[in-house]
Amino acid sequence: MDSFEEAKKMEQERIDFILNKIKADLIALTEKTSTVKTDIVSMRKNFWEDVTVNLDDAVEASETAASIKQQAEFLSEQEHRHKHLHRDLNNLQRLMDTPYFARIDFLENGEQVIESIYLGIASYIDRKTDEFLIYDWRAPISSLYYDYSLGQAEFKAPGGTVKGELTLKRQFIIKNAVIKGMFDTGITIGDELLQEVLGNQSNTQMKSIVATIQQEQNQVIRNEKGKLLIVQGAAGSGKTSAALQRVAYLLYKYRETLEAEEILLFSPNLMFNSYIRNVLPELGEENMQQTTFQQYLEHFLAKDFEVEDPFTQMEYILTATSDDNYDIRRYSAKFKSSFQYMTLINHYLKHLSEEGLVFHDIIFREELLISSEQIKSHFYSISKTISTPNRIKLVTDWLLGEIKKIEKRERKKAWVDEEIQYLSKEEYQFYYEKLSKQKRFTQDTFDDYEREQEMLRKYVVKRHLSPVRKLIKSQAFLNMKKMYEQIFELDPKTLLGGETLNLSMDIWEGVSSFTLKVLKRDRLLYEDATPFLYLKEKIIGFQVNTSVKYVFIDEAQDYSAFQYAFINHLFPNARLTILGDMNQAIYAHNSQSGIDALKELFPDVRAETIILTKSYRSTKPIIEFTRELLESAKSIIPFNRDGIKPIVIEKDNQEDLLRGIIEKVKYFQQYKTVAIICQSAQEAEVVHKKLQSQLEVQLVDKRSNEYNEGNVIIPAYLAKGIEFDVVIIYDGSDEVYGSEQVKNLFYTACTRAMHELVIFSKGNISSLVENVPNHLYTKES
Ligand SMILES: Nc1ncnc2c1ncn2[C@@H]1O[C@H](COP(=O)(O)OP(=O)(O)OP(=O)(O)O)[C@@H](O)[C@H]1O
Repeated sequence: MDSFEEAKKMEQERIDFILNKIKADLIALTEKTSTVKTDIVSMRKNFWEDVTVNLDDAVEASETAASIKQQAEFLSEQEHRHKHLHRDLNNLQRLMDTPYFARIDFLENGEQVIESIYLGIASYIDRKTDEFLIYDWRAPISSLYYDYSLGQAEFKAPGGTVKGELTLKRQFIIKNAVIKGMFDTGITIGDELLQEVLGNQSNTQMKSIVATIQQEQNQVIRNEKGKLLIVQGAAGSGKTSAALQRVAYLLYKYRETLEAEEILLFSPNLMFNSYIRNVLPELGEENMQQTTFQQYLEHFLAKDFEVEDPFTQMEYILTATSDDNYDIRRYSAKFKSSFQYMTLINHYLKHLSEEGLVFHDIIFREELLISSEQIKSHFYSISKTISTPNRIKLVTDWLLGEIKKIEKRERKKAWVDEEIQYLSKEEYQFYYEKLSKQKRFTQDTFDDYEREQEMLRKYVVKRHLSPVRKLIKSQAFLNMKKMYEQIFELDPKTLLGGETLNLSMDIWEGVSSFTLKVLKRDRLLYEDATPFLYLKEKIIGFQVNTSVKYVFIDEAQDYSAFQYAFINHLFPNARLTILGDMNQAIYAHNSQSGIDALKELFPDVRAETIILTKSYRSTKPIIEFTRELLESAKSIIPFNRDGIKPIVIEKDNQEDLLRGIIEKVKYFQQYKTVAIICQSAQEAEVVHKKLQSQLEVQLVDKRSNEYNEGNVIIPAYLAKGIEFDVVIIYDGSDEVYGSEQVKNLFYTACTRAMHELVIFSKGNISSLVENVPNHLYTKES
């Protein structure tokens, strides 16, 4: 047996040794977990038996409350304990299958003995000797594996930097506790393992990458320098992967103080959420919260408006080219996402602090209670030195005071008598109970008819006025729609305070009348939704969520300056990690991406930027091809994984095109996922109709929330963030992908391919492909 085989045998013996220990621990832990679970079930069942309930007087009631609280706390402690035990149990089960994926040997300066460190998804300690048999990949010492080749190395431990020499770096592929592969490697993270991982077929669930995290990705994962981390990386460079492993890292590092629900990830669409949902559980962690920006918009605005989603906007831009408003709409989308529009709104806000706020009349039973003019003059009577949101708060208090006076007046009115007469049995019962309660505290006699009537009047008026109070408290007395409309009725030059408007006056007027028309129908275009919200929150004060500590934004190039400003206000305590790729900026506000505006938006914040230039998703021939599609993508470095060159097939008509596609899809059936990527949802629907009788194929639309195996037809903008074994571009002709506006969309679609890329075209292929050197692809007829 050679020395390598000898070493492998010893490693296997170590695994067997550890496995026995884990098995024993597993039995003990299962028992413990089950006992705690039984305790919790019994506590829940007997909750009320274990507390003494006595509400006879205030002292007894407060003792009862304390007793309930104590019991609830005890239960919650046990539940928390159970959660942790359950997690440990899961981790042990996982370690049974794959105890670790790497070993490093480290000789610390000044020490004589080389320490062998084994890295797995969780730490495992020998209970008898307290020796670390496995180190969690997130432990400080584990960073040696990701950051260094053999030779001098160091890591930051809690007590300071530890220096020494790395003398061995070994990787394992272990399945069912048996070594399937073992590589000793000199360079940072060996190619063999990465080759093996990347060569596998796609999965409908993204996988964790802890065994093969690359050095530059590790910088993203462990970065803790500032409040704002910006990651700009090529398609397939591992931005999403790095983000998810970073979440796992943070949950480990701050495990005493950070919970998964205090981390929030903004993702591009619902299907993406399903695609990534297994990564953290695979790493033994709970998932963070996931949302889309649209969900936030709807939460805040759907009560008053029909809010357009980004996909509908995108679809319009892609397909409605013959619509009369098309050009204006494009200008509208672009301008309203720009920094200048934010400046304009900020000026407008200043203007509103002096004049121009619009309010609704406050009406009750079809009678004017307080007119909008009265509210306005009250607002402007308050000193300008107080901020607008605080002035609005003062107005709110004043209005509530006025309502109190009105309430007293109303009680005497005839409608109240009528209401009392027509009270239903249930309502009467409801008031009766309330009155009885009052009787107890005031010692009054309930049979005093006059008093009963008076109380009933009071309650009836209060109940009827309650919606008015609610409206006032929620500041719905502000006419936000009108105030947003005013932006398009005022002179933009005045609003910009001298700054030159980036649109010609003609276009501005077109945009204005178009916007006003849409608003009239209570519709908010996607490009108006966030500016509207921004304006509103600046007037009434931002609603804040202080519990979120980390916010991650994936596909960050798709967010506008407004969206960043909004997110920043909404989560004042959060650190932001922003991951994007300008080459994949596909929305209407393309060139005015919020990423550019970020540093202006956060002038006081230290921002760290990390650039990821190496791309891992696709084979080398695919990356060499796709990087030629855009000038700005040329510097991307492909990971060296072999494959066949992309294929370009031009057809004269649609029948031939469809026939060709069917043939290819059938040819690629050994793969798990084959995507026919269309430019728009409109095109995808047509293609689906044509193909569904001849192929087993599923249509993906914006409502799809699962990523399934098999053949799919999908619009390019919904394929963002995900990947397929095979990508077939349905029609990459110049007619479809010829314009400047869709070149990023085409690039995004092509970069979804892991192993095979085929571009069909009805007629001449896009000039983007024409620009790629011929030797980088194969032309088939
Ligand atoms: N270090 C790594 N080890 C193994 N696989 C990796 C590594 N880095 C990236 N990958 C794989 O490369 C693919 C692309 O990664 P990911 O989706 O995270 O990239 P991305 O930068 O978010 O891509 P895009 O912007 O194109 O959506 C995934 O399959 C991922 O598992």
